[in-house]
Amino acid sequence: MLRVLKFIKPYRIAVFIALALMLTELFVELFHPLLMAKIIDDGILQGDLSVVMKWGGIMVGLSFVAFAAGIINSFFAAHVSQSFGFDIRRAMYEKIQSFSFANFNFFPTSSLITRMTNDVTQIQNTVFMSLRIMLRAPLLVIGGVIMALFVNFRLALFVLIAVPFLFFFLVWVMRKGSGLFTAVQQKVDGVNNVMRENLGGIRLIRAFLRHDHESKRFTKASGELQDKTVRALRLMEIAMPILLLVMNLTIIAVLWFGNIGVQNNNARVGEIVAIVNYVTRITGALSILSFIIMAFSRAKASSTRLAEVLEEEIDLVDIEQAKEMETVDPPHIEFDAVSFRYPGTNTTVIEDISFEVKPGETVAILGSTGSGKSSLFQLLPRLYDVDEGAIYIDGQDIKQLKLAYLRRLIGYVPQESLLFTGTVSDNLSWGKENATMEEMIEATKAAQIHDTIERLPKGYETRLGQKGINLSGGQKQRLSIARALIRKPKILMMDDSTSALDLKTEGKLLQALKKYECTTFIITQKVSTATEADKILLMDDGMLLEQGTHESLLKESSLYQKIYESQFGEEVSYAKTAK
Ligand SMILES: Nc1ncnc2c1ncn2[C@@H]1O[C@H](COP(=O)(O)OP(=O)(O)OP(=O)(O)O)[C@@H](O)[C@H]1O
Repeated sequence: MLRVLKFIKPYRIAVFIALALMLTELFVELFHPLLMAKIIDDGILQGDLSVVMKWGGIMVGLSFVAFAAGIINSFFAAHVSQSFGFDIRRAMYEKIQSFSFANFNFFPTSSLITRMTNDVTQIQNTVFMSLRIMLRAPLLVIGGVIMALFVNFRLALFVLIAVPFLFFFLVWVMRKGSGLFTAVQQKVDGVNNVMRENLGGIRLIRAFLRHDHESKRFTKASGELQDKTVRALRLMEIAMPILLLVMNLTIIAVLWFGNIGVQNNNARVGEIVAIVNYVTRITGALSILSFIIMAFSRAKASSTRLAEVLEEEIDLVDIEQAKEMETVDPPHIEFDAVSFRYPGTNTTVIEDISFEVKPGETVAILGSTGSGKSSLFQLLPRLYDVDEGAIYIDGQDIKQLKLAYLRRLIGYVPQESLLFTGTVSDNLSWGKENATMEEMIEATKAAQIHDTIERLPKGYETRLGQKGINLSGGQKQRLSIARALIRKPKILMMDDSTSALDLKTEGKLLQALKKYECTTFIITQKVSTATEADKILLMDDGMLLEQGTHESLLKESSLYQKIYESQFGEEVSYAKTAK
């Protein structure tokens, strides 16, 4: 918990003021029964109205002071807890942004979302409550016992026995509760996960009539959350009746022995009223304490989950002497005996691959599904690090380069075109901040999407995604190509990004790309796309089987001939004889 509570440090002055105000409230609360005893014993029982008026007036005055202190305390408590929550969320966000994909493997997306929202809220609420009432409750208990002893030592002995017993009982409850609440937060992750998948795949669910199946999955996750929460709360709920039972027995004992005391002249009526009043206040404070203990058990579980993210070691960072280079021209790229396994797995998905790409060349990577094409792609922007071998840009090992510099060189078009909620121009300027209209149009014209955008209701200002227009698969692909081109990248990487385009549009696109001065990598399943490239890499099962130009492969590679034949049928024999 301390690991997370350090975020409160910048607000220590506000914390101090809040605590001082809380102590003012506490002071008034502790003095009230004492004043009451004085009014009863010296005023009412003696028939002296002036005593009643005097001490009654002081009581009312102090109540106003406590009231004002309470309101100002709430203000500071809210300020501190909200600012504290804001800072933790920001720190979590920054940390998650720096995660490598290996780090992401340990934290499912839904769990990260729960931690950023639900867990932070738990701690935020606990901080608010701490500043408002937490210290007040235990201090009221301790102060109440001391004051009761001061009023009538003998009668207060019952309180002195009951309170420590209840205190240790509540500590035991907290210990047990903490483990249960960790399980509750895990179940919240589970519900979030099902809901995320469900909303993301809603079209698929309807098309496959999987509503009942999904509904069962949701009911199961939600039921597990209910079950764990009920178990945790049950523990908390037994605490309250036990607390009330013990305190009521204490009150009965005080009244019983107080009565005997009054008859023997060992106690006064006002003292008994004051002690009963203290016991009632202590009971209230203890019940608040059990509530706080519940909140603390939750906050403890949540803070551990936050600390896990904040303290996660990032395994893909700049080395100490990481460099930037002068890159004016498209770079020369070399893969040298590269092998790679996904973190936490034993299967080699890229095995001993070597090839070179000259500056400005276009390379097509062709291979069956699952052959490792996308995995190979992710190694160049260092989304993952190679396990063996090295990748060089203009002769420089990419591990020696600053990550930010390396990634700035690259325009990446992923296999699934992901657009963000916002306008078309928002999505384009996501590739290059402050891009001008001319730059946008240049990129969209090259990506063959300009005319389509012009035809949208509000052109470049049309909203996409939720509450906006949904583009077709091919339109999305072209827009995400434009988003990469707008950066004027030195290295362009397209992961099967033309799969949804018809041959004519694709041809125009590939032609337009030639104007861009960059070294280009294109993953494709289509031979027609590969023929446009300067070099073709043929991959299978993580290995590079062949490499060469379209002509040389058609002549020498039986595998390439087979792929060519499967896509172009009879034309292959023509192609062979033509050579
Ligand atoms: N994040 C991951 N963790 C573990 N294994 C993975 C991961 N992503 C892919 N793989 C495995 O790596 C292998 C290569 O996958 P990859 O996505 O690189 O193939 P691909 O050639 O791009 O396929 P496709 O043409 O279908 O996109 C597959 O066996 C796949 O199961």
